Amino acid sequence: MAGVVRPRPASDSSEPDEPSGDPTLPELVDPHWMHRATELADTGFWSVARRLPELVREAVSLGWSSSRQDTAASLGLNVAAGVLTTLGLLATTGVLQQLFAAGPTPTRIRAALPALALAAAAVTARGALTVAAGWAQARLIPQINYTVERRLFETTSEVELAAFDDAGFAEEMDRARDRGVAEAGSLVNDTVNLVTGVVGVVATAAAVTIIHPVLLPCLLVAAAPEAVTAVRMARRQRVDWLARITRRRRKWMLGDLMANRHTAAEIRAYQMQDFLLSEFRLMTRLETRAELRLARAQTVTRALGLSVTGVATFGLYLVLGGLLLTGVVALAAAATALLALQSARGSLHTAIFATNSLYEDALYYQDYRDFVDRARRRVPTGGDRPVDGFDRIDLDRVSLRYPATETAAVDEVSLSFRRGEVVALVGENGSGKTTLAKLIAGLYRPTGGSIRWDGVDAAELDPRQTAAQVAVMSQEWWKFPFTAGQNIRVGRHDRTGPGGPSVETAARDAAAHDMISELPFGYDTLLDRQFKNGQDLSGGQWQRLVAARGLYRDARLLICDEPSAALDARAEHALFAHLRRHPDRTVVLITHRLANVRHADRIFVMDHGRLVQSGDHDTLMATDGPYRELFELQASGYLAGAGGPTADR
Ligand SMILES: Nc1ncnc2c1ncn2[C@@H]1O[C@H](COP(=O)(O)OP(=O)(O)OP(=O)(O)O)[C@@H](O)[C@H]1O
Repeated sequence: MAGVVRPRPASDSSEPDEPSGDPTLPELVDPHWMHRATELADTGFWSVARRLPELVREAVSLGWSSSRQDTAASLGLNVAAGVLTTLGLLATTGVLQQLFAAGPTPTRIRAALPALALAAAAVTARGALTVAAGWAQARLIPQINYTVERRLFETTSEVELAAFDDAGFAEEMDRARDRGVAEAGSLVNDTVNLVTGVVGVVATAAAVTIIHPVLLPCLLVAAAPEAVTAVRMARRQRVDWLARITRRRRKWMLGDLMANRHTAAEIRAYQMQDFLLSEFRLMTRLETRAELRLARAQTVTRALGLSVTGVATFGLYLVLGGLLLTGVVALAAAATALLALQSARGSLHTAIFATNSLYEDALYYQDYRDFVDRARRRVPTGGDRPVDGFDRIDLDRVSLRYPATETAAVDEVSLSFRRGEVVALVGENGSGKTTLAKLIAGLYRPTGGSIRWDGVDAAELDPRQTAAQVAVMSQEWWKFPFTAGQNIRVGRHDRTGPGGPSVETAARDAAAHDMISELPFGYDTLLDRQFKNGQDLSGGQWQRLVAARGLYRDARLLICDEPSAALDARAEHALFAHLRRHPDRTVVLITHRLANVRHADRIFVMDHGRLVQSGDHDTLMATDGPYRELFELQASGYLAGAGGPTADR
């Protein structure tokens, strides 16, 4: 439920009053990634640990598919470094044994030298291997990111348009893009860290066991409290973050409103600054309080953990002392055990943090995988019959029902048109014109009936070749962040030789050339203000550019969906004069300005998804029906005199 807006006075104080009551903004819905975050908070450490082999397998196969060499190096070099850790500890015992032996000091030092050299070599080699492993890991991650992004965009750009009408699909795509892609690199990174940590622990345990088996349980018991503390702190942080996420999102949202070019004018015009700042202050105060609460709890856990760790370490000293006194272990072995404890603690830490993050990475990566699998199933396959233009297109009882809608947007429409004709689709808002045009363009497949190109069902035609015959000037164009020239050229970016109009000719035909020439860098002007020297255009200027792109495509079938809605009268006149002039090209025109369809060869009138009238202008005007009604209504607006609708105002 939306709350009541209660603006508070702004204050300069850095220590504002205690927050009173709830924030005034309405409740937020959970973001799409929330289901994973909740799942994560509800899963215990051991449940996560049990899934580790499967997660590691997943990460290794992902790394392997991106770069075998760097995956093998990242893992292999870390394992080798672990072997050297064992060797280094064993060599250290050798050094200590010689130093603690009886005899004069120079003799003991001389005797210790070979083991010392071995320990130094092991430490150096281990360092070199760790650096090399880090280098391989650093090379691997960008390659993985590239692989998963490439897979994602290869699929999303090929998927059938209808998939985007599916609410679930769009949401899954956002989820895969937002987190899935980013987490793929982390999945592998954390796996390598986990392997590094586990190898470190195993290497230390192996060294200790070789020195004396009784030392291993002592080591494990001494390292355990710190491990438990690390797990508890990591999970508490995660759960706390989750509990605060809604408030943090509100804060981000408010911050975004206050530092954004698009909102700047409205915020000033309505003097909303104080209101937004007071909301922001409230969120910040609550957030700071929550952060302090967490910090307090974490400090207590850490203090307890450190105390228990201290007791455990003291216990280890006692046990080692006892073992020394009873002669079970030698002094050198006991000293090495203490060194091993330090090394094991570090490795255990790495392994525990990697395990926690690995599980989280895997959940989001799974979203990505599920989405890509699902999207691949929605890439249209189509037929393989070649297409090179058409003489005639027939629609036979064509219907389309959008997902989760009760009625068909296009309902059993049958019509035909020929090469070189200009046909118009007219009708009231929501009558199905755009949907029908998208069906004709092949952007949607009919859910009923068929569309035939020269007698061949469009489903049997090669979809790429069919698409190459069509140009669409959409009513909802996108402002591509390219130069003016590129914005036109992308209409047929792969054109190599001559044939088809030049960029400038297309721009002239769409009444865009003069406007582009007046831009600071002409056709090279970047049309996005996010870039240096970028410019923006007015709605009508953009529409001219979109028209130029459609004309540059030079397709046999040109679909113009409200191509002049934002154009001024002169530009509209120029565009329509051009659209009528090409006998070899079929134009499907949708417009509410019926004066522009007077010269169409055929006019199809739609109403609630059905085709209710067809014929040329004169025929339709001679018939009592919706076309004549709409035309006369519109024409009356242009007629001077007291009887026109405008005169009443
Ligand atoms: N992607 C979609 N998902 C669900 N319903 C849709 C979708 N697009 C359009 N519709 C619905 O289909 C019907 C026909 O829409 P369409 O855009 O084809 O009408 P139109 O005649 O082009 O309208 P306008 O003149 O306003 O552009 C409308 O009821 C609309 O709400």
